[in-house]
Amino acid sequence: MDAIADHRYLDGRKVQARLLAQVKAEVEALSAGAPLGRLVSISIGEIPEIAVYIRGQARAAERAGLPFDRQFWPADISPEAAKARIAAMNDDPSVLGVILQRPVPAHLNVRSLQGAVHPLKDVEGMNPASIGNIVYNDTALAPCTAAASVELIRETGLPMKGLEVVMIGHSEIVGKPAAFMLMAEGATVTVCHHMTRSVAVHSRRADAVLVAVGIPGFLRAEMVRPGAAVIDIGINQVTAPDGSVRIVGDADTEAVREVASWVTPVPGGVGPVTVAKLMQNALEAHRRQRAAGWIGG
Ligand SMILES: NC(=O)C1=CN([C@@H]2O[C@H](COP(=O)(O)OP(=O)(O)OC[C@H]3O[C@@H](n4cnc5c(N)ncnc54)[C@H](OP(=O)(O)O)[C@@H]3O)[C@@H](O)[C@H]2O)C=CC1
Ligand SMILES: Nc1nc(=O)c2c([nH]1)NC[C@@H]1CN(c3ccc(C(=O)N[C@@H](CCC(=O)O)C(=O)O)cc3)C=[N+]21
Repeated sequence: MDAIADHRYLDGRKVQARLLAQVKAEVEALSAGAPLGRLVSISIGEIPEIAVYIRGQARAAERAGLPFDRQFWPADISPEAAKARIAAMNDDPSVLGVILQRPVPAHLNVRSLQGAVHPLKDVEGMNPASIGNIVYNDTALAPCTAAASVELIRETGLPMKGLEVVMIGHSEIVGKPAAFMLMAEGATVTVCHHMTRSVAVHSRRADAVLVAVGIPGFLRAEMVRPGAAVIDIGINQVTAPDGSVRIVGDADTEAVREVASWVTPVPGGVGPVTVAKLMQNALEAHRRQRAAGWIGG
């Protein structure tokens, strides 16, 4: 099995640093005219799990040279009040983009709130209009996690055209958009979900396996073809018997890296690249807002 001795972790932090440096250079060039607006992160109620994500976003925004504004709205805010605040941000030229952190409290409809963010300020690519554009291969404002997964496959150097890809999980924010984006790149995409009779039958054929199910250790080594690339999108908090909390992905990483040629670690894989994609999207949103005459310059 010498051919598979090439075990490489795909370093998401390295990819993040490269992408953020590109964004920073463009932000500096653009802000010579007028400074860019700020990114607003909205958290509704107490959601301890997303603190890490917001911290990552704030740090990445700083590295990209973009102002970042963390807002915490009360858990009992009414849908009308929340939408009114979002509408005010749509009209505010000093707001570059709006990030609505999920999940939101049960009395609010996340789709309805996300739909209230104007497509030109939808830096997460979650508005139905942004998602719809992906069907037309217009992927410039794509959901960040799906875009990050595609970026990490590209990082392997595997040719995208004709690549056999198996996407495990078909959520609106990850699996479905990733499948469309990979089709746009010329890959042959199989999508698996909880009713797939045997995920392993599909995943064992794949040149690249992407897994986003939210189950630690779901992707085992025997489900992976020797030499394949594994993109582990899962971010799960697990508590050890001693009470310590760790973040793990959806793959049994240690075992999978014995058969795969590339594995993204968790942490340090898809997560950091997701945050970098958010900053790329912010830059793209700025360009579109200018082109639409929303802001000067
Ligand atoms: N790195 C990042 O930036 C991000 C990471 N994540 C992480 O990715 C993971 C998935 O998130 P998300 O997509 O939002 O999750 P969802 O819970 O929305 O979706 C999970 C998907 O997995 C499928 N699934 C569940 N069980 C099985 C099974 N036994 N076999 C095959 N498919 C199964 C579900 O299928 P069905 O609907 O048919 O039940 C569903 O499509 C989580 O760990 C999450 O934390 C999420 C977003 C961003
Ligand atoms: N149902 C659901 N579950 C999610 O988990 C979820 C979601 N929806 N919506 C979108 C965001 C995006 N998101 C990220 C989490 C961590 C990093 C990240 O950067 N993590 C670091 C960890 C940094 C650290 O540990 O300090 C890493 O993976 O290396 C990025 C992105 C999750 N999301």
